[in-house]
Amino acid sequence: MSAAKKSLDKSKIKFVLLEGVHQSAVDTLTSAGYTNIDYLPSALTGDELTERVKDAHFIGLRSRTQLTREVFEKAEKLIAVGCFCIGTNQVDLQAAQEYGVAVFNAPYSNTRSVAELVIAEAILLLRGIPEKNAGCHRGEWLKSAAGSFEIRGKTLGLVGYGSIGSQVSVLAESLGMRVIFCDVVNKLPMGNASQIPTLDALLAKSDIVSLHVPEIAATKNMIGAEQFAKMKKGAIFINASRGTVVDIDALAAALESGHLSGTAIDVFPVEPKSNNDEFISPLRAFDNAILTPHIGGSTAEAQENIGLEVASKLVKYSDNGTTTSSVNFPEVALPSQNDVHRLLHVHRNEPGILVAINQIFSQNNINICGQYLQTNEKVGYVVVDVEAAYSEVALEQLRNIPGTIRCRVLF
Ligand SMILES: NC(=O)C1=CN([C@@H]2O[C@H](COP(=O)(O)OP(=O)(O)OC[C@H]3O[C@@H](n4cnc5c(N)ncnc54)[C@H](O)[C@@H]3O)[C@@H](O)[C@H]2O)C=CC1
Ligand SMILES: O=C(O)CCC(=O)C(=O)O
Repeated sequence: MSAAKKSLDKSKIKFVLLEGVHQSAVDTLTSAGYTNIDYLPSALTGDELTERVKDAHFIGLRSRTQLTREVFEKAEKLIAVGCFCIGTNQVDLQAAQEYGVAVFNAPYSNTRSVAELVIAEAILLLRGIPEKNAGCHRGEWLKSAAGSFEIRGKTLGLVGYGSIGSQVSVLAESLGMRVIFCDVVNKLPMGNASQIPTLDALLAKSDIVSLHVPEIAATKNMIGAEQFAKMKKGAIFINASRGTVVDIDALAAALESGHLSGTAIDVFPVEPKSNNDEFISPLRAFDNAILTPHIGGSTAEAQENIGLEVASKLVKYSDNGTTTSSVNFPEVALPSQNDVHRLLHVHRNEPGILVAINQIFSQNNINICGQYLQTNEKVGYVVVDVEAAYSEVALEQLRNIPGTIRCRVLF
């Protein structure tokens, strides 16, 4: 058998794109020669999901589809996952790594969209617009300046000062706000913002608190009854990060008692699986709650950029093996191939595997044209360029090394 039969024909490489990712993703894939694209406008769950992805080489998704260990177990051909968003909490990254599946995301493309929404909500809530708007829709006329404030001069407390938090900070200062923030990492403040040592201190000082932290164990329910009680009376609370960060019942209680004057929530502990499912939340009862269906990053600009960015990362990994900016995989930036065959070996990071890899080349007298290695705690990724004639024998033997997770060849 010739080595040429070992590398997959591009038309056989299957992409399953879920959740209506932007057309720019499809265009990027097709212009790179990938035409086997199964495109779905919504998320899938359970058996429907596993059935759909069981022969997929690449999966693209947004925030709804849950890629659990079971999905990785069943999707035996899977090479990589593209999260067409910032958050990657919907993917079991540990399981992906164990199955040798690289996961990519778009860490910056929707940052600005979220930041703009937060600022807009802060202005609307300070003016009491949500309840006045709801009143008008019911035929009421709530003309009053009571409880209505300018944003200028107010203190914005940002919890999490990463890409989004710092972008909100810049916009807020341009409107004349004072910005304070807390973060688990010491951050360089933008403009005149200042870092506050504790969450409690931030809660006590802020007129508006906005969350911009990831969903991780440490942020689960980080804002509950105790934290709401520490906020100023009449303060505003905004969450466009992840639903699990906030105890929604406690938030409802803080609105009910009048301790908070308003809230804007874009993300919920449980979100409907599709646009056809009912949205259930105790917050529906409050006119002073702006409730949005997880659309912080849903703008034409952001979605187009995300489609392009994530699809390009998948193409690059598929075509050339580059893993730069993967969220769970050793990062290797590879040159183009130039007449060599490229062997990509993903293995458990255990002693002896590198020796075993190199023995294959020395024992078979195979000249190595280029070699690249990167490891993380759990996984090693070795890329070896060899002359075309030798890749078949090397591939077979590399696959047999104990500890190998997956191995493929590119040419
Ligand atoms: N509503 C939506 O449509 C969108 C929501 N998001 C969510 O926003 C989150 C934040 O996004 P980015 O700013 O891009 O992430 P980022 O990773 O750039 O920033 C997160 C910041 O939170 C800090 N942090 C982590 N744990 C913390 C804690 N316990 N207390 C205080 N700070 C803590 C980190 O050190 C980091 O500076 C994402 O993880 C995602 O879940 C992102 C995009 C769109
Ligand atoms: O657009 C989406 O589906 C999710 C956006 C989001 O939450 C993210 O980028 O983390």
